[in-house]
Amino acid sequence: MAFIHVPSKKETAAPMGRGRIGVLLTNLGTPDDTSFGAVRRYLSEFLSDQRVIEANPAIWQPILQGVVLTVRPGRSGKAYKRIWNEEQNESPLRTYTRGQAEQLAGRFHADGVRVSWGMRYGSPSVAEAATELMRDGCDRILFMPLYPQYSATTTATANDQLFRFLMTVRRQPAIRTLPAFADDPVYIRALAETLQLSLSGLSERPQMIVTSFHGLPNEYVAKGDPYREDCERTVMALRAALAMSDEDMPLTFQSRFGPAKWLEPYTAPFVAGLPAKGITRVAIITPGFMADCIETLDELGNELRDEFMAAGGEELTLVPCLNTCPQAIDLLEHLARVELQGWMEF
Ligand SMILES: C=CC1=C(C)c2cc3[nH]c(cc4nc(cc5[nH]c(cc1n2)c(C)c5CCC(=O)O)C(CCC(=O)O)=C4C)c(C)c3C=C
Ligand SMILES: [Fe+2]
Ligand SMILES: [Fe+2]
Repeated sequence: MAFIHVPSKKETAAPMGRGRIGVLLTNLGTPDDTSFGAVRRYLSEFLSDQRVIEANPAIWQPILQGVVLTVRPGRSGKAYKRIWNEEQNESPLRTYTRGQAEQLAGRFHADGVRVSWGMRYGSPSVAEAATELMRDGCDRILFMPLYPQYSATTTATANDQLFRFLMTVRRQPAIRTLPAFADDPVYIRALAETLQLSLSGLSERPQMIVTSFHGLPNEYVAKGDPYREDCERTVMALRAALAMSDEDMPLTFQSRFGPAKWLEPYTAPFVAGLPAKGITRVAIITPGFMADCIETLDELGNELRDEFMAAGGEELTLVPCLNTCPQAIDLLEHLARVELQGWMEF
């Protein structure tokens, strides 16, 4: 079940109308800690979203609440423990998303634009972040789901969550939502620069740079989700920026969930099969993730690395996501300023 904090109409209505602009960054969300209960709560909210699992809830909910949420939270909890940010006692996705918001706020300080952040699932919620902006006098909000490639399972459900909250509000702010930015030149340049920086520290250049995007059921694409096309646009633009071929920089999809067919080729068997073809030094870049998370740090950085080495691999370099690097903040500022045109003059 999705629980969102719903402020009373009085709470949100009072300070509006001061003509401020707010920017609200959002990403997927993450458990509050690595315990079975916290991971179960997070997965239950996430996997009950009908944008994510389209199966009939009358059939899916007994499976989810029965088998899936009995087995998966323990396994995922162990994976979260391996990548946990112990210093701040939170998951990396939360650390990086907050960092992105704080640094973006610095870029907009002189313009008087407020920046906040909230998660689609878990905390802080999108409703809490929007409430904070509205209390601060923002009557225009730019909502930025941090997904470079559009999918109904990510971008659309984030937008749904904001508008669901606004259904409870008497005096709504004006809203703009950030479109996907799969081949935005500033995004592609940020990816190319972080890749080159990561490779510059290696004694030998990898024989192949594998791109790995989060997967999606084939059925969703067949029904009209443009996600695969968006991933292809990103990879084509990145290859062009780096003068690389599709053999040097293949496109793969990771993180399959459940028994259905998902977008192919699947990253893990593809990469684990490379040493048998004489490719023992690879780098993996994950352009679909704006911040490192369990899917990049553990699934690729731990699990796939072990598989690759066991199959005869010599070196696997996992290129960090954009996270809070200067190029990431330049990108967020660029995307926001484009969308804010007409609301503020530059
Ligand atoms: C049907 C299931 C799933 C779909 C569809 C899906 C799409 C999708 N997800 C992301 C980004 C992230 N997913 C993350 C974690 C994650 N995703 C699924 C399932 C689906 N995702 C699960 C079950 C999990 C939890 C991981 C686990 O339990 O092992 C994350 C990381 C969150 C974190 O806390 O670190 C991200 C980010 C995209 C871009 C996407 C659409 C294509
Ligand atoms: Fe742009
Ligand atoms: Fe996912």
